[in-house]
Amino acid sequence: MDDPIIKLNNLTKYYGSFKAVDGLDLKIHQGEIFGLLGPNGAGKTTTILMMMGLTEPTNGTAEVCGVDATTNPLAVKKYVGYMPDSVGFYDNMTALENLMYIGELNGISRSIVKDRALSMLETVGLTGDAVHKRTRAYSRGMKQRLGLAEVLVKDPQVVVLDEPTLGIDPSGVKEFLSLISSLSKERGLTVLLCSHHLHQVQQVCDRVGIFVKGTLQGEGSIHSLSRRLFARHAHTVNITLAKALQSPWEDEAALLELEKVQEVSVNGTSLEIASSADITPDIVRFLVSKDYAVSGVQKREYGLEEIYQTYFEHQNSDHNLS
Ligand SMILES: Nc1ncnc2c1ncn2[C@@H]1O[C@H](COP(=O)(O)OP(=O)(O)OP(=O)(O)O)[C@@H](O)[C@H]1O
Repeated sequence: MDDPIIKLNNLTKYYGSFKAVDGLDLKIHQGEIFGLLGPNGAGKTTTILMMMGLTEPTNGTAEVCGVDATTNPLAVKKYVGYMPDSVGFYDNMTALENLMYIGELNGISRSIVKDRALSMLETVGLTGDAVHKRTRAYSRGMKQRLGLAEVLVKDPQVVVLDEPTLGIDPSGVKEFLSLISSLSKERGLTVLLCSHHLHQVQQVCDRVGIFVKGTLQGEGSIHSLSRRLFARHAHTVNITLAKALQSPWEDEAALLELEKVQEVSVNGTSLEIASSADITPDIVRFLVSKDYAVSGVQKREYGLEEIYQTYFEHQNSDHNLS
């Protein structure tokens, strides 16, 4: 595999005697969308600041595009674009003027800055009247798009987005996420997405890292984290019956005797069965053979919400799951 575009090695930061980031090791490859998750104060921002050379690590190294962020912060600045959760513009300038101004500040020559700015506005879906509208009249969603254009106009290889969808309506969120996805696919852009919106992260990220108390508690694709954490109950199926079951349920012991069934829980018309392999057809056959009317069958997937909760609960009990 190619060299990672971001390489964090034993990255550690103390503020006084407080350890905000604790020996972080992480590799992110070009074109990946990586989700940084964690409760408030977990150390995400401090990690990003170190990665961008904006604060010095107490120990360890942060390399971006092969450049050490601590010893060469100016070079790293060229490769990384950062979009904070709240983006600000010159209110009485138009979107195009704002973007051209930022472009020039970043050393883009006058002869090409207008074309570059227009092309970025088009990329983020700001066209027609929006181009020449003063940004004071921009909605939150439009501002986020312009914020992304501002980051892209510098032609970065890595973009860091901090809560980019905060305050945007659901259809705007969907459009913004698909924009991020296509930028990563089409341009090989590497994206670090910090967000507390787990279902959004789940939709768009190739991998996620879960930060708790300055350490990376878990890292991987949602599928691999889910397998690792919920291996004991790799397969869970929820069955809905037409009629509620009595408690205790007379056929529970027989169902538990089916090969690979591990746990059965009964709640009115609902049956939840955990098993070490996918034996949904056997379970349905069993129920039908006993004359139960099955009205619904749903395999349960463990998503990011469950993964996050599991790590978070372990943080509170101070156990490490990795
Ligand atoms: N300049 C600083 N001086 C002292 N402590 C700091 C400083 N910056 C951050 N901290 C502390 O370091 C810890 C990690 O903070 P950080 O901002 O990195 O967390 P975060 O995961 O980004 O949180 P959030 O989700 O709230 O943005 C927190 O306990 C915070 O109070």
